[in-house]
Amino acid sequence: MKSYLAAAVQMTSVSDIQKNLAQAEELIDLAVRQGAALIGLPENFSFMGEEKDKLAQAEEIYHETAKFLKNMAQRFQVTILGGSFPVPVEKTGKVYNTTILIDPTGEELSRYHKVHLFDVNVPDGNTYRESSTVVAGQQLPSVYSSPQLGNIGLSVCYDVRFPELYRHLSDQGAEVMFVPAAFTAFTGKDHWQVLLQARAIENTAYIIAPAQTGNNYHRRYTHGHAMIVDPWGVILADAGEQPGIAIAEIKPSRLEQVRRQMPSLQHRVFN
Ligand SMILES: O=C(O)CNC(=O)[C@H](CS)NC(=O)CCC(=O)C(=O)O
Repeated sequence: MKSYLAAAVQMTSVSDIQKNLAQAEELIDLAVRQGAALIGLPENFSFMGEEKDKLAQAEEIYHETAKFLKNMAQRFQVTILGGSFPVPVEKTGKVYNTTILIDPTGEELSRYHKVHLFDVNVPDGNTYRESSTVVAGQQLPSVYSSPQLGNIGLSVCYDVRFPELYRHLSDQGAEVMFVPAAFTAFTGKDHWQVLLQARAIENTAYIIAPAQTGNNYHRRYTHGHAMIVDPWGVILADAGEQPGIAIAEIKPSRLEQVRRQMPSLQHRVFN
């Protein structure tokens, strides 16, 4: 592993695939021009809309998104985390909410289907039933070991509330953990940053958290604040509320320093 720049993309995806892919491309281009070698896109970056519209277009969203990610990685010669997108599940009429990691040759390195589904009545009056259209993944995410970029663990959005998933990733050696999200504006204002810092601190790992922001459709407002958190819990970059990127250096020396100064991973009793 060497030092490198990572970017977390922040965007406002809507119910128009081509519009979203164009916005994603612009922000990937921006990140590349600033020197990023690893770039993450948010949850549902290629489509945010009514659940029924997502299902109706699932095949198209899936194929367009997979093609786009491969294309971007190859054209810009970077490693890309395709935040998440729907992957049709045969015979169910539903989809997985899936994230994939792609290398600069366009090769898929790792794939994870979101395990924890957001079935929550948020106190602002909005109701989310992700399980009505999404099949929960049944497997814990794996960690991909990159000689250049370190050991990379995947997760998606609501997963961030389940620390056992990240403990599994750190048990597998994860040094950099992705949390692509579309956090609601209501929960995000109180929980988002705290949860990301907690996952970083307790696992002494970098967290890269791409995010949706603003008004995606109808009454769906997302929190923004895509960020990169270092292994001590320090926020290295925060994209605020407008579309853009959070970019910061991932340093093996910092990882080593924090793990030496705070060896909590070695002091576990219940494992
Ligand atoms: O709604 C869409 O169109 C796309 N899907 C999502 O945004 C997903 C599933 S509904 N959102 C979350 O998991 C938010 C979690 C969250 O906000 C929290 O844990 O507080």
